[in-house]
Amino acid sequence: MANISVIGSGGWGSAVAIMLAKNGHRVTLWSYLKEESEDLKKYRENKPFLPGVKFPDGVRFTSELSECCQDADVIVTATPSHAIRTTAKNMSGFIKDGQIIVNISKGLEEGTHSTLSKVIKEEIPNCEVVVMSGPSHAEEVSRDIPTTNVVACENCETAKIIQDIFMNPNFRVYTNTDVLGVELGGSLKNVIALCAGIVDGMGLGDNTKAALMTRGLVEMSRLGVALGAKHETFNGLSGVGDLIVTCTSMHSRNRRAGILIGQGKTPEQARDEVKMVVEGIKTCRAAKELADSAGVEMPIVNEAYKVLFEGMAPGMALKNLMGRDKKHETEMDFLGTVK
Ligand SMILES: NC(=O)c1ccc[n+]([C@@H]2O[C@H](COP(=O)([O-])OP(=O)(O)OC[C@H]3O[C@@H](n4cnc5c(N)ncnc54)[C@H](O)[C@@H]3O)[C@@H](O)[C@H]2O)c1
Ligand SMILES: O=P(O)(O)OC[C@H](O)CO
Repeated sequence: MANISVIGSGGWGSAVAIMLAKNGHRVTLWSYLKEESEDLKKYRENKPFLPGVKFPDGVRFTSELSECCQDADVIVTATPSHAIRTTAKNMSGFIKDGQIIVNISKGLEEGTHSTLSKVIKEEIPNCEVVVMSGPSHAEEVSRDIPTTNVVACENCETAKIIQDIFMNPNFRVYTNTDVLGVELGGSLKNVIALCAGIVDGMGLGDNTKAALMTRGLVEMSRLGVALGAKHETFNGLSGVGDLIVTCTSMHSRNRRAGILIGQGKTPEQARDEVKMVVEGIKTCRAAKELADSAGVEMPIVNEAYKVLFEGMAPGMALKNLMGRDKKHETEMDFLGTVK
């Protein structure tokens, strides 16, 4: 049994706290807002994000970071991506040498385009970072619906420690050492999920969505390989696995925001209506800027960028994608990835 602190009490942090407590660990769940923490304590339920699911006895609640860090064997970070740097900075003074931090948030930092493990490492140089990603909606994990994820760390022995802590008969965990590939897959799929929602909101068909997902995966892999990730990682749980769940599930915040945009709402209106964190919007900007500077072709991401940030109508973006030059399906670029 381990002492585990989960930093961030949105839907995902809460679901993972519930699961880890059911696995037999002592869990402390940290909330950004004191009121949020008090409500969790009072109702033993996360009413806004996971209504109807009770926290087991093994979970305690706090809004004090110091008490979360000091006695924890493992710390799990689950804030929205935009809050990871500040949260890590605030944690840094309480972290012991070699402390394992498992990041389960998905996204890229705005401006720097850094992966979240890199951001954590920059703020807490004495810790060891593991990332967990894959197809896992909080609504299902909190209700013990069978799920598989992957934990990635350059040190496979550390990944195995986390695999043992998280695994249970309904949550199967694989290990991987391609940290960059796992993080990029989990982040970039949110952009394609937004587009899949737009396709649904426009009332287009299953053919359209299958095309978007397939070619979207090609773009994700192409950027990933150009940045140093392994191509095969994108064919795994954190790549195609998460892409499938996010593009098809009504639980997906990114897809739900996309549906509203496809129905004619602005990205701001869509984000406000979904209420929960929609990571794909910011990640789209980061992906476009990364692709531009690496000279990588990402036509879907480019069109999504125009819709999200330049006011282009989704119908025009679709027309642009369908009207591109003729291609051979498995055309390779200089890195051997499919164009
Ligand atoms: N929800 C899921 O099913 C799921 C699954 C896997 C990964 N994720 C990822 O986990 C991360 C968190 O998503 P979520 O769905 O739990 O979010 P959420 O929308 O359910 O909750 C957002 C939480 O962030 C808190 N918050 C707001 N501003 C903050 C700040 N500045 N600092 C710290 N906390 C702040 C809010 O108080 C709230 O508790 C995202 O990166 C998301 O992509 C979510
Ligand atoms: O609800 P979304 O779109 O933020 O996706 C959540 C998870 O990343 C799914 O694995």
